[in-house]
Amino acid sequence: MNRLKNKNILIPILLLVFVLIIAFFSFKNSRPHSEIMYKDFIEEVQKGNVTDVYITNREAMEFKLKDGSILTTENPRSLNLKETLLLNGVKVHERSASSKAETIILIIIASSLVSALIYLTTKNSKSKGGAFKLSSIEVDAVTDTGITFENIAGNEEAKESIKELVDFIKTPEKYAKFKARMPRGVILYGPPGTGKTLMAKALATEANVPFFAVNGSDFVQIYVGVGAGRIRDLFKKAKEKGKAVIFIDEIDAIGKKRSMRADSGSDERDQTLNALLSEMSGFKSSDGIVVIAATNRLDILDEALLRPGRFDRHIEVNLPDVKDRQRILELYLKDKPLADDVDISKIAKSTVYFSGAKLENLVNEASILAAKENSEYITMKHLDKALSIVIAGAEKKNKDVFSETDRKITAYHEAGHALVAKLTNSSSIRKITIIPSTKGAGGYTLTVPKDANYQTKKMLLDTIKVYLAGRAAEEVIFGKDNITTGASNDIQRVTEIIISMIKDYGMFETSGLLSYSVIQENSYIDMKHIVDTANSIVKTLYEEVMDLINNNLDKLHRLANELLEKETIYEEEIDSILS
Ligand SMILES: Nc1ncnc2c1ncn2[C@@H]1O[C@H](COP(=O)(O)OP(=O)(O)OP(=O)(O)O)[C@@H](O)[C@H]1O
Ligand SMILES: [Zn+2]
Repeated sequence: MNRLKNKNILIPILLLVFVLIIAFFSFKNSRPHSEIMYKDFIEEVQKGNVTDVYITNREAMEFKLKDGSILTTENPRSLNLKETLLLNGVKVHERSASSKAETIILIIIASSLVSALIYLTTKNSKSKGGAFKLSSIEVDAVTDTGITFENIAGNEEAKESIKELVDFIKTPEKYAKFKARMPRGVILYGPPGTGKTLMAKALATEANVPFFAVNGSDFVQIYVGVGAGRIRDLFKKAKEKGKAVIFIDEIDAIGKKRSMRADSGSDERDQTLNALLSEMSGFKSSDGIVVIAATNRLDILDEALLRPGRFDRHIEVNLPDVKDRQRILELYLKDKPLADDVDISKIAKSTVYFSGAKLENLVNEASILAAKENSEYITMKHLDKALSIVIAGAEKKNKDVFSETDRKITAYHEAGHALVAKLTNSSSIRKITIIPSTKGAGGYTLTVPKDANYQTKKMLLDTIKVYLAGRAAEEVIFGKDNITTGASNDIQRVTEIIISMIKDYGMFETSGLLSYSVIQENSYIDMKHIVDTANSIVKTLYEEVMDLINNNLDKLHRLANELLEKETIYEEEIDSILS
């Protein structure tokens, strides 16, 4: 008894001491230094006024001037900043956010604190609302992110979808009057650095509401219930503000499909996900709260998240095509001194598969190069050199490197789909692109089947032909031995359609008017017959497609070349090429 009592007193005291020490350290670390613009910083570097730079992975970095004063500036987190500095005779200190000794002490303190807290919370777990709340989350509303739709170039389709929400947040009553069900949750999906965060920020700015930003991984905790508590906390804070935009980056951290998780039985994740779902159904459409989640992949998310009333609006944010890349480059070069020789469209053409973030980085590198040379303008030479730097950085990571051959294959493959779709007049094509999307590795052709209640046999056969046409175009142009894996999804769809036509729709004389699915349920049947039939039909169709393409080669070339040039082409352009 005596021992326990002692502990009870000891822990709060220890805790107090720890808190004081931590407070001391954080005060010490957060002592504010005055901040200057990055471009002024570079100027100082060039003038030789900067002696030391402390690079961390934080947003701001500190540097020391000749006179010993310490200032901070934006950390560009750029790959070659260190080299630039070294070349200018600056001492570069790389350190994690704080110095080693401080870090170690902090870790020791933090772990003792955590153990103490666990001890206390487990002790208090029965009595709700103990003095210590592990569950609160550090998130503050930002009232003005400073980002508007003006700051986002390209991606017009995604921008339009987001803009629709502005009015809804501003005047939810208007929609409530008609009992219109407006989205509570929107998922933005697409490759990294394509402006998903920017879109969410712009929405908050335009709707003039506070912006809450969290990361999915903030909610993944070792202790059961903590993640869920943090979710409730976040929504509570948002509701206190009235209207709000809540942005959850990397939603996959909490919302991944069960089957795809390493810890498939984790209660913690389920609780967190359930808390999110119930909070989302907890506010009314008229509250004017919109939750925007971002992910690089939509297909790995749990279906529970995507159901109506939850994240039921899905907006794709893609890598920019050549026109959009030009717009993004123009945006970032707008306020900089540019030499006359700078040809933005040329840079746009040579930055295939670059994300907006990478383009921004490219412009920044060029600015640094220009500044380093004390040049009056950014010239084409600076941009070319910056391009090699950024590409070299990407090659190191062994990603995003594009080859001309790949582009050409993709262009002909997609042109094949489009050509046959038009020639068979089976579906209309919204657009074709050779920019990879989250839907597939290569490009894609967005076809829309003609409206009809029933699919006729001819329609289905034509659809198969359109799917086969990608592969057929590859074969016609590059030869039998150079066909690629790019057709694997197409072949899957072809197989599904043809098998249903034989097994379920009774559309071929050789297989008759029987449902093989029903037969299969009741007895053993020989699948070989079905497969043989399917095979011979598809073979005939493929030959027809090859003929179709060979007879329209000029059109195929024209489509492919237009694609190589513009990367994305829309229906009207396709029609005018083919007419
Ligand atoms: N369309 C764009 N227009 C202007 N700038 C862009 C665009 N896309 C990306 N950027 C630049 O890239 C930076 C990163 O973009 P953002 O954080 O919005 O990407 P994201 O899609 O949220 O990426 P992630 O998936 O890595 O979180 C932006 O701060 C901006 O400088
Ligand atoms: Zn294809």
